[in-house]
Amino acid sequence: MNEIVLGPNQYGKAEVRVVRVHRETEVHQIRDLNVTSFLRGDFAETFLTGDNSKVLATDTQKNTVYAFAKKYGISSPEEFLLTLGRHFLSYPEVHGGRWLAESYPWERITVEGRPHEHSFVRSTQEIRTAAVTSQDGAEYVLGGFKDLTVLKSTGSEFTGFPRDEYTTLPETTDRIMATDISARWLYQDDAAQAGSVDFDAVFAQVKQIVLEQFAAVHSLSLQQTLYAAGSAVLEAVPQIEDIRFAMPNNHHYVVDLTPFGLENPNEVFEAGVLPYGLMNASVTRAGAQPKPAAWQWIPGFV
Ligand SMILES: O=c1[nH]c(=O)c2[nH]c(=O)[nH]c2[nH]1
Repeated sequence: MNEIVLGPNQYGKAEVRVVRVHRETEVHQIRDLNVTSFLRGDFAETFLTGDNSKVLATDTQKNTVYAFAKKYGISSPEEFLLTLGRHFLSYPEVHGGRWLAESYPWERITVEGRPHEHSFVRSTQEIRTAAVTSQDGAEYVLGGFKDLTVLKSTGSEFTGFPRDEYTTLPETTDRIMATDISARWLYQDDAAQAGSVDFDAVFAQVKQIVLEQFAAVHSLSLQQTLYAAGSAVLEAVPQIEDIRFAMPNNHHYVVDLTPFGLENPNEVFEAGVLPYGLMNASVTRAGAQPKPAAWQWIPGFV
């Protein structure tokens, strides 16, 4: 029998909900985050023997999130996580970690044509995401978003695929294409570390490019659309080195209306639920050094 050993591990506090109101002027700004903190390092003893002498309590990690929101404010999710992660790394037993955030978008309510100073409405469905990972002395910053739901009612086909004895799918040169786009992108190390990235601006730019590509590319497959979106992002944003997507194919089936004596030239669809196709790919710069540590254990991304 082989000896039993402790494998890779991390621990921390998941889903700390923090809302920061910046009220320096009458026009308040808000940031609404869901933060997760994981520490990695010299923590084997608590798993092996229950000796907690090196364990920074998950409750302390939670409190640090709230205290840092007060002390440093939240300028962008990425910067907030960088500040948090660098703080925890100052403890000798912490050798690395991962800090994650979801950021919920709020827009000002318009009153008599003017944006209100301190009243907001939750806007857009997609959720912005950020992740900072520290491992072996390196720091990796991922921007991203999840669940950006899009649909095009034509401009999509799927033909030319092989047919075997189990293939029933008809070829189509005109179909609905719909997906919930999730994307994560890795910043070049020097850009993220030098503080030279405007993370909010890059987020808005990437989202806009992805939406434009989805709309403008005449799609031969969802895979082709995915690659077109990723390569357009890399062409436009030099600070990004690798972008990864998860795109479900939210199928729409043309309903057979012939029993009712009706034609259906792509007008009435049944929105499918389960199962769905699922595309995962990374689009990267040739020759870039692979950085698995940036991605490992981020659910949904390969
Ligand atoms: O864009 C698509 N890619 C596929 O790989 C696939 N497979 C399938 O059944 N429909 C589709 N659509």
